[in-house]
Amino acid sequence: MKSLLEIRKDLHRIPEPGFLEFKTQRYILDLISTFPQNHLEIYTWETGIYVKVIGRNPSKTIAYRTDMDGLPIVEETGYDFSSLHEGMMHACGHDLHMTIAIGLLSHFAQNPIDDHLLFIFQPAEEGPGGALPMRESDLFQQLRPDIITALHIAPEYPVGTIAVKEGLLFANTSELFIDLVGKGGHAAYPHLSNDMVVAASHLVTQMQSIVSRNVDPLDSAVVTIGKITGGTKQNIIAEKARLEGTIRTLSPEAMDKVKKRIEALVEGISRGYECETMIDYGSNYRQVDNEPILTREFMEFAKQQGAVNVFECKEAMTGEDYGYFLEKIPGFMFWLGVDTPYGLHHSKLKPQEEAIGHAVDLLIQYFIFKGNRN
Ligand SMILES: CC(=O)N[C@@H](CCC[C@H](N)C(=O)O)C(=O)O
Repeated sequence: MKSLLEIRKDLHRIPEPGFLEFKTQRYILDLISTFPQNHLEIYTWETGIYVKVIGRNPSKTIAYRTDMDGLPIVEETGYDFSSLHEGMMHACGHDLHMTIAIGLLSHFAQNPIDDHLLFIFQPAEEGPGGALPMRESDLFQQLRPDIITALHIAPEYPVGTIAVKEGLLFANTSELFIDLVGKGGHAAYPHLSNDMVVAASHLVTQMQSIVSRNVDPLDSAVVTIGKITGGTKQNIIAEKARLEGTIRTLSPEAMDKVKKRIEALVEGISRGYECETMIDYGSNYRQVDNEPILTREFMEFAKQQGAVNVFECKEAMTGEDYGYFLEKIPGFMFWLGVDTPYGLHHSKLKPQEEAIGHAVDLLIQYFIFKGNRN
């Protein structure tokens, strides 16, 4: 087999959008086909993959889940293994998450433990969300693990750091798409038109008051508009505008409240600007809630194993559809430090690749600890 660093480079070159991870799926399946097959069961689901490593004397199944998709970002890392897919980049670490899964799988295909292990390669984490339909599939019911684990790279921590907490780790998320339709016209005759660039601009500004004025200061929420489109030319008044964003909260109740406020503001813009408005909440992710006992046990285990730096972190406003697996299966997610100055979703994100080895070594020991009976 190629080295894990080579595998990570190969995966980094081929980032694909959610549910279109065809090359990634093919690459991983080809790689797995070179592993000893006698303990493996391999299944595909959409562009995802399940690999079960049959245990020697199983009483339960322990899962590791990785996401697979890339992001629509023009890469600026300067890597000699930069993305070959124009306008797409692995800028959220999924190339590392997958490589770690392959490292673990390669080890356990040769050295099965007592319990079954299940490796879940899940598509579309960045959107529209592969975890929920995967979890609801018949195949998942058939393979259903008893414990589930996952990690996410953390640019801000030293390489190999394990940062985790019991309970809430990642926020509830909802995508947000708002379309505004007014009346286009000549730039010189604004009184005969109904300008959606102005309406959209006011709406973006008004929405800034939701977090500052409607959310309890002791709670937290985020309303980010990441993309605005509207109009066709500089001297034509825009008939249409579209805002695209995301909402983050620490509870489902706060999410409902923020959505109600957005709806009220959009309604106000609609009346005030005499335009049509449409709101679409796209895909919504459940918060990542770590099961306390397993999380604490993993933290203690990581410390005993001499992991570089193990500490309890705060919750983050990032989202993860892995929360849907944790809703039904006890388990946890943890942050893995990769020490790089640029954050997640940045075109210059360059995670330190030594983190891969730290994670593989620790998780091999953890799965042996959880899945062997003597
Ligand atoms: C870890 C991470 O960055 N996850 C994404 C999840 C995206 C959720 C959805 N598409 C949305 O934008 O609401 C994140 O942006 O936190």
